Amino acid sequence: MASTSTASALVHSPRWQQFYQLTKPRVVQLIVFCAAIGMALAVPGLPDLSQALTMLAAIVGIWLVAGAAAAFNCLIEDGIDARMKRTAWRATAKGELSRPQTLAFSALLCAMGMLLLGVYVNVLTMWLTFATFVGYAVIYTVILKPMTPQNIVIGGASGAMPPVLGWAALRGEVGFEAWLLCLIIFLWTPPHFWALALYRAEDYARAGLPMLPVTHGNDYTRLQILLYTWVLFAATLLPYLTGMSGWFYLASAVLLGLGFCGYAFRLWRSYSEMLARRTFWFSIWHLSLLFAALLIDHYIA
Ligand code: HEM
Ligand SMILES: CC(C)=CCC/C(C)=C/CC/C(C)=C/COP(=O)(O)OP(=O)(O)O
Repeated sequence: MASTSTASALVHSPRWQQFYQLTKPRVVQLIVFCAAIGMALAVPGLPDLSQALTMLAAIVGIWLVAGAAAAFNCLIEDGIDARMKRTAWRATAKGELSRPQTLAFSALLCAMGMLLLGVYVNVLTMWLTFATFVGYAVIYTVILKPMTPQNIVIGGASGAMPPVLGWAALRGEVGFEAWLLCLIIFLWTPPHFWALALYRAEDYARAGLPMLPVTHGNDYTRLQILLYTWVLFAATLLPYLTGMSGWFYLASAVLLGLGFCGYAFRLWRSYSEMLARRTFWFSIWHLSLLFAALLIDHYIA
């Protein structure tokens, strides 16, 4: 008995880490970053103390609910995750965390986040964040993902909500600027995900998920990535064209857009796994730096 528990102590990561990993920390960090930029852009100049406190509560609240949504996704997909190399290490896939434990964890995070948003931010942000939770955890994960290769296009709408949530937190309403940022993330999601799906196609086929490279093939997916990066490039110019942002943002958006389109073009012309991996990682830099540029531009204008 003693030797079994010693052996399992060597194999298992600490309990807190197993729970923490269910929240998909790195994805959620970028989601919260985009929400925080939405908050900063919603107020002219630097936030005052009361606005800064609202921002803090909103950041923690959105973080908690987004983490809850990610954990719920791991709960629903424990069987699928176990069949995919990329996700087989998750505690839910390995059976280290049971479904009731994961459900309780997700419900706790969601309830704490909702409470924080409802009490210290506003009711609109609380309900919009809950709708985003349902969009990802239920509509995308349960319904769309196993059903259609357009799963991430439609489901991407929930991943695109963070700037809207951020704006609502500070203003109590949602302006067109926030919807513009939402549109940018919405159009960014397909090339972001499909670049990864290209080199993970075997995983998805084994799991029986109808991702685009599995259902329509590698060539078609590369063409879609190319077309989406063009439309995304055009959409990223809108904050400048509508007077929301200035020259610094414009220069950044053009450079980042050329970079992303460049990767997509090279990938379309000839496929290699290395290039698909690089395109995926560039997508993350693209969105992170684009939103950082929006923030810098907001303060230097
Ligand atoms: C439906 C929409 C989306 C899908 C299907 C999707 C899918 C994925 C997948 C499968 C990964 C790989 C994770 C891994 O390495 O195991 C990933 C990574 C990542 N995604 Fe997304 N994503 C979506 C939306 C977003 C959004 C909205 C953001 C941020 C605003 C985001 C940020 C990231 C980041 C930062 C990573 C890297 C994680 C790491 O370092 O391990 N994704 N995404
Ligand atoms: C409340 C709020 C702001 C919610 C945000 C929702 C959210 C966490 C969106 C991120 C999208 C995401 C983690 C996709 C991963 O795809 P996947 O689930 O198909 O990836 P997997 O194969 O790694 O499980």
